[in-house]
Amino acid sequence: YDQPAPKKLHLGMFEIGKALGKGKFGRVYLAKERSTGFICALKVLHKSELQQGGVQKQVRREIEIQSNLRHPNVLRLYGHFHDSKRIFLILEFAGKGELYKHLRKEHRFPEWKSAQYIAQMAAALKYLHKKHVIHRDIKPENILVGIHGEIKISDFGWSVHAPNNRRQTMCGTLDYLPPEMLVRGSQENYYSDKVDLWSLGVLTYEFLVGEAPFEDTPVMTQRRITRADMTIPSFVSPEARDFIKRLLVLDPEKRMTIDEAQQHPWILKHCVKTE
Ligand SMILES: Nc1ncnc(NCCc2cnc(NC(=O)Nc3cccc(C(F)(F)F)c3)s2)c1Br
Repeated sequence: YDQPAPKKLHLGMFEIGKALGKGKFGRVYLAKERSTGFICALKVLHKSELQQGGVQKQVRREIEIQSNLRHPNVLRLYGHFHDSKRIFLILEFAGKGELYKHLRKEHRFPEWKSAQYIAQMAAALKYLHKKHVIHRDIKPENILVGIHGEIKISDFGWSVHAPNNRRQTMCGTLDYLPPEMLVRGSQENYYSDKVDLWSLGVLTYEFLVGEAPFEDTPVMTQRRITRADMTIPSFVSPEARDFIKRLLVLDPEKRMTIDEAQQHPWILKHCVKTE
């Protein structure tokens, strides 16, 4: 039985639609694969910009890591191809776009919606960590919303295979960085999948409050993170407060595990199990 030849991917096989968004390193377009009518999102990266940013190996790692991931709350990367100047990522199209735009518009999410989103994030992280993948860049800007309102972690540009003690120069917001990645020399910057749990705590806070817990000037943000110095407003329920406080723990080993997070009263209260 001769297998169908893997089709050579190239730009001509796609009909390009509207621009969906533009990131740091390039634009994303709605696209339709001509022969099948398959709808996807096409992210265009310019090789020159990646070289300038010194991130081309990170894109390669992203492609290698994400191509093997299959989970309803993880955005699919179906494949990639390149021409002389550009690299194209063929991505699952998320019908309701970028979560951070919904968050900015609504200012903050009600507790039931926040808990359902966080439960989906926890399911995705449990899947990633079982495959020894640490995302390392969990934040509203890297979460998309599917057509049925389900959320999908995306942009694995900063993900790595655990365990990892490689020093990475970070750029962009510090808000989501865990203390062990900020404190120099803490076991030579050894960190584990626990970094994603810290970020899950920051994400929960931002969903419920509408701003990040350590938001401040860059210097003050670093100081407040390394002291876990945050205040939770009184309108946040006691269960949600307890959930956040058990994740934003300085010592990674004392942070709540993914399983404990999924079994926490705040999650169980809002997420009726569909057995
Ligand atoms: N409605 C939508 N439906 C689907 N997608 C949408 N937007 C694209 C979301 C992304 C998914 N994956 C991405 N990956 C990267 O960007 N990778 C990347 C790029 C440059 C540098 C680097 C790095 F190497 F520097 F990290 C890593 S962007 C939208 Br809006």
